[in-house]
Amino acid sequence: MLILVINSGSSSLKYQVRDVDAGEVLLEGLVERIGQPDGDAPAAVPDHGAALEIVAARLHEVLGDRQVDAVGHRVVHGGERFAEPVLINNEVTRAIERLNPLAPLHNPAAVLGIRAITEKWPQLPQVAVFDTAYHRTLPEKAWRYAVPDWLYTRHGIRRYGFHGTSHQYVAARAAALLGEAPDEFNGVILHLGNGASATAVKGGASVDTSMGFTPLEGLVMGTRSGDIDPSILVFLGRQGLDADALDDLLNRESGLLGLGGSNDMRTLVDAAEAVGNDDGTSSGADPLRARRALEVAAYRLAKYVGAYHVAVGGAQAIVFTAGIGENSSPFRALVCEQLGALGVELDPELNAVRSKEPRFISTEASRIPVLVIPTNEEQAIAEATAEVVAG
Ligand SMILES: Nc1ncnc2c1ncn2[C@@H]1O[C@H](COP(=O)(O)OP(=O)(O)O)[C@@H](O)[C@H]1O
Ligand SMILES: CC(=O)OP(=O)(O)O
Ligand SMILES: [Mg+2]
Repeated sequence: MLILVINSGSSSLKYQVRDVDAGEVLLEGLVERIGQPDGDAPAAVPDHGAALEIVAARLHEVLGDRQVDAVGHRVVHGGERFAEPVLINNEVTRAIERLNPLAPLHNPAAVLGIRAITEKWPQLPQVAVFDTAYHRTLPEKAWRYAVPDWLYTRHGIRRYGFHGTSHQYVAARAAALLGEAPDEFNGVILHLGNGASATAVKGGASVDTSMGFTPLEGLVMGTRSGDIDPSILVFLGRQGLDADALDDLLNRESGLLGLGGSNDMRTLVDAAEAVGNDDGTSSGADPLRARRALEVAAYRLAKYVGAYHVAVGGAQAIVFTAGIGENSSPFRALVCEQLGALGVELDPELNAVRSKEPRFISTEASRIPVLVIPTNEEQAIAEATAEVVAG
């Protein structure tokens, strides 16, 4: 079965065509700068409909007259309703649209992508695969906030958790690498991309996760603050900042960018290495600010690992994944340095290996093995889509 996988971002659209039976990727690509004017010239790709025309042309070029059988969409927020991937109809699209305010960086783009495909290929089955679905197993003590009940009953304010497709995929592969049955695996999964989250996995299921009502809570991310004292918002509100300004501040101007002047881990690591150089020069970011950003992010992450080691009743593994987790050996080292109390010991040579394969990066003496497992959300979405379409 041929599946087109669509991961819509606010200004980009990532796509892949996968042959699920053969496990092959037939084509993949990225349309960027959707709706963004180029200087004085209008945007080359004005909207998601135009982006889809580009995808359709590539599909025709590579597949000829072969048609895809279905489309699978990554949808970040599925609220309380969607615990599984679902076949999309107009009612489902409207339900996803109603969740837009809860994932303002992500859900609106998914809705645009779904509607653009419905318009172009009305007969093609489309499936939504939700980031929140894997976390529907959270126990109430983990998803409840300590606030009056009406916040939940009237507004659905609770912890949902995100990146679930990735956490689930990576947990299953970590179990396989340890020779453990997937539903007996206990571990801590660290998905560190532009958005970042940690998940406590017990018996193969998510029992706690660092993102909350929206993808803002928890770890220090590329441009998001993660955990802060909520009174900071009250204070700033009284200073006259409105809701949009607070949203921009915490979702787009904070995190590694706000602390260190860049949301790219490579830039920060390069800059931090220049601390103490005689000439003090570095490629971009200020060395001292870069170092501080890395320390705050790594310390926050190490605290979550300790907490989730407790939540799962003793982790069998600590697993790094996604852009930073898979590629940044210096950041992994900075985190693991702080886990000595758990008996964690990184092997510097294994940590330095560059590879696309699942692997161990800890010493044999490490009391908890540390793994790097490359994630593959597209493969997981394609497989889930094929399963839904096949009934
Ligand atoms: N070779 C690398 N070394 C260190 N960090 C990297 C490397 N490649 C990518 N990254 C980091 O990964 C992040 C993006 O991760 P990714 O999982 O692709 O995020 P997203 O899916 O949220 O866009 C970038 O911000 C960058 O800092
Ligand atoms: C949910 C989320 O934060 O996704 P991403 O990391 O792709 O921004
Ligand atoms: Mg991602």
